[in-house]
Amino acid sequence: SLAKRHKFWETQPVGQFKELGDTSLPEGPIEQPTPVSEVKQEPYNLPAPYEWITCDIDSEEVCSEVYNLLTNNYVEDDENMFRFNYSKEFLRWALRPPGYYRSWHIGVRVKSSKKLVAFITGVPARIRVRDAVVLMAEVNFLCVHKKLRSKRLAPVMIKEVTRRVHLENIWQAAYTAGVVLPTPITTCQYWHRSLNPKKLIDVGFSRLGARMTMSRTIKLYKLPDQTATPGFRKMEPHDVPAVTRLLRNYLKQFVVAPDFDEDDVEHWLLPKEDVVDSYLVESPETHEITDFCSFYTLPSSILGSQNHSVLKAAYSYYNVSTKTPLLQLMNDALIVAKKKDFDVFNALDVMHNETFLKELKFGPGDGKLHYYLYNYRLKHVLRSSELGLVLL
Ligand SMILES: CCCCCCCCCCCCCC(=O)CSCCNC(=O)CCNC(=O)[C@H](O)C(C)(C)COP(=O)(O)OP(=O)(O)OC[C@H]1O[C@@H](n2cnc3c(N)ncnc32)[C@H](O)[C@@H]1OP(=O)(O)O
Ligand SMILES: CN(C)Cc1n[nH]c2ccc(-c3ccc(F)cc3OCCn3ccnc3)cc12
Repeated sequence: SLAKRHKFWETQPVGQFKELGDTSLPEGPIEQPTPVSEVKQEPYNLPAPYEWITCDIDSEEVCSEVYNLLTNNYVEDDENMFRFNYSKEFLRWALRPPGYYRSWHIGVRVKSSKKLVAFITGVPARIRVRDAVVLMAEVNFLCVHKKLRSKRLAPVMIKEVTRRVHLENIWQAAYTAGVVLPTPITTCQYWHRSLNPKKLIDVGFSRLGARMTMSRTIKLYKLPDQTATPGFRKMEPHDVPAVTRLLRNYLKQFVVAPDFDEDDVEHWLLPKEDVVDSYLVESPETHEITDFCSFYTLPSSILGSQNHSVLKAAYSYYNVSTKTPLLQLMNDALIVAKKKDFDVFNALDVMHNETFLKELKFGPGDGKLHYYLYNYRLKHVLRSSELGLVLL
């Protein structure tokens, strides 16, 4: 990536590879805001056959079009065996947090057929970087139809979402990608914990270990039927204030983390069936909320298997341990995920996750997830354990 030219990214206010190691550059915004009145008022030009469309994700029809575009054209693993299959309910959850802007749900249609062929989104988020809480856009779901790749459409999508974010007087963004771009603030490894090893081996997600039989493998990953922690229960609406206090206090230790308030916690962390699950530990003696764990539901389509079409995956989200050892808390998360029929439990090596990954029998994934800030420079690349932010 050091030799590669980035004709678009070299024009953007992001850390540039040639600046790497130059600690004389100040930490913080790279470009200063301009008056909103000076922001380009009209959308960027698209190639002739295409037009912009603001996607109303509340509309069943539009949400289905977005779902179908992503289902057939979104992120695949490096071996093109799996493709993320975000559900419609998940998309509505991910795209309508407190304070969201419908204008940041941006589509490109073919003028004649009205077919949706590209998509990009932003949602507002308060992100703390060291001691500064910065209003940012979290940019996600960038997708160009497979038939329209390598036509430089992505830079136009990115410039358009940037323009619409600027119109709301927001000048920074956060995003992640499996590809290396100028310039990651950190790079995370992802890990997988088998819950249904037979299916994972069947579909080629995992391979039978050397000197391992299938029955020995099933036994290796077997989990208890019941959780171990006294007071471990599903989060409920009345828990929002306590979970907010617990999470805000815990996230203080990380260099980059969301600045969640109660409205954010209510949206992002209250259980939502087939979207997000969250559990907490309420001390049986004191009724204090001492620990929290959560995971979101993101299936992947299995692209080349006869027997199975969907891989049911749970992704570790935000976890807080103050009394229950994180190892025990996460083992309880695995137990409830298994009971909910997930095939695999995924986690990044962010926050304190690396303290439980190996011991709970997670295996390393075959790729990395790079984190980026737009128009905000950090003096040093972070360790993934300094990161307290999980993007969907
Ligand atoms: C202040 C507010 C700021 C808001 C904006 C903040 C920034 C937000 C940034 C977005 C964050 C999204 C986060 C997110 O959604 C999570 S990462 C998931 C991205 N989506 C996918 O991987 C889905 C499958 N792939 C595709 O749909 C296409 O391959 C895409 C659309 C990815 C690229 O379409 P294409 O047909 O394959 O390529 P061209 O159109 O010809 O364009 C090539 C240029 O695009 C650069 N590129 C490639 N992949 C990228 C990626 N994932 N991020 C950023 N840039 C990416 C590439 O480096 C090159 O630029 P360069 O020549 O300079 O190297
Ligand atoms: C974060 N969010 C922006 C989606 C996103 N974009 N690009 C990605 C690249 C990797 C991961 C990822 C993150 C955590 C994890 F445990 C496994 C992952 O990908 C496995 C490979 N894979 C890709 C599709 N199906 C399976 C997510 C993403």
